[in-house]
Amino acid sequence: MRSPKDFFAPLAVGAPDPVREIPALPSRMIHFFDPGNEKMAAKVPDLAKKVDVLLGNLEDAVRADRKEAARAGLVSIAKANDFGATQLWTRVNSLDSPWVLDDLTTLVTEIGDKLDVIMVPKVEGAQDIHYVDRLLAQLEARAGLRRPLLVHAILETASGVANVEEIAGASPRMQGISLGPADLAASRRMKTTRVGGGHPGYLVRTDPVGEDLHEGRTTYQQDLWHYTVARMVDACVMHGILPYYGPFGDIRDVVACEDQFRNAFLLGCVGTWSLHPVQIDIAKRVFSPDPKDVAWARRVIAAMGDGTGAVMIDGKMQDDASFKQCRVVAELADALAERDPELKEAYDEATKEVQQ
Ligand SMILES: CC(C)(COP(=O)(O)OP(=O)(O)OC[C@H]1O[C@@H](n2cnc3c(N)ncnc32)[C@H](O)[C@@H]1OP(=O)(O)O)[C@@H](O)C(=O)NCCC(=O)NCCSC(=O)C[C@H](O)C(=O)O
Ligand SMILES: [Mg+2]
Repeated sequence: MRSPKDFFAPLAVGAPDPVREIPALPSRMIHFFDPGNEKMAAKVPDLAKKVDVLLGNLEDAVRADRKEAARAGLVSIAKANDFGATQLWTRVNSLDSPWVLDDLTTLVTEIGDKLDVIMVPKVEGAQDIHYVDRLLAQLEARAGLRRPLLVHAILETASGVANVEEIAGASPRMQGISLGPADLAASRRMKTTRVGGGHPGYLVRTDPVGEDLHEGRTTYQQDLWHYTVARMVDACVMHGILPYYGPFGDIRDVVACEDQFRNAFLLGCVGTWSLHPVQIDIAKRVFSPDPKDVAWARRVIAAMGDGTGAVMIDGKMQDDASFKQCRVVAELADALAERDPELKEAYDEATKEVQQ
């Protein structure tokens, strides 16, 4: 284990100093595209204006015989475009695959100055992050990079979940963790065949009302991902990094997609993945706090002064703890409003209304 004293020393001579704090940049949607797919690649300059994060995916969903085309495509896209405030991420192939070494070597040396975050799939424990950490430092030194690349782990194996706290704290490069429900379901031997979302068979039922065990008993579908998302959020917060939901594979079902995203938002996630352009606006809507909630949060903060004591607002008790919750909402709203003038107007308008 590294000594805490050495945690912020570069892991290779000539590599940049590790960051001491993960920047809380807007990342409501991490938009996945296949850089080797010409139709998708053509949409990148436009998409860059709409999303917080663009992610060139090299792993699952890219056919084995298209891996090299995807990698080369990402290099040309990154070189040809200026993404402004939009972050550029990549998802490399898994650490046990024949492609990952070339993915990392090529991307860091060719476009390391354009990339912000490298998403690593199927992380099993801290040892996987340690491997990537050292290799990135060596490659950064070779490429002469002045800013360290950050690492994002996907939580998609049973051992990854069992080790999530050590993964979150394995390196100062750790930026965040996403849930990978499809691989996680397979790893756990869950009996589902979907990419994220719920399942009608996973339910609880009210007690019987009489002799007939079928009559008058309401069922409620439960969230298959509640435990894992909540555990992931705690591990991330404990280590000062950011938690995300992951993919929702039923592209047509925009309603259930919004529900799944909102559950994750309410539980503490800062964003999600968008797999298709139709999911971008859903993620934006869900992961930007509602103007009414922002107005309420600002009102509580104003009424609470230094944040101690208790006051009543519209019949509801507010104290130090509700003040802190309101600060989370208000600070997120301020950060998003800085980037999004429409959102700023909506927040300021709603705030004015409650002040009148
Ligand atoms: C899911 C898709 C295969 C659907 O594609 P398609 O059938 O082409 O959809 P449409 O006809 O509705 O597309 C309309 C146009 O939009 C373009 N398009 C589609 N998706 C994207 C995109 N993500 N980015 C940019 N542009 C996109 C199409 O090319 C059409 O263009 P045009 O013909 O010019 O109008 C497809 O959406 C897709 O492949 N999405 C990404 C899938 C992906 O990345 N999957 C991996 C992440 S999920 C995962 O890995 C599981 C996870 O790890 C876990 O374990 O849980
Ligand atoms: Mg996966």
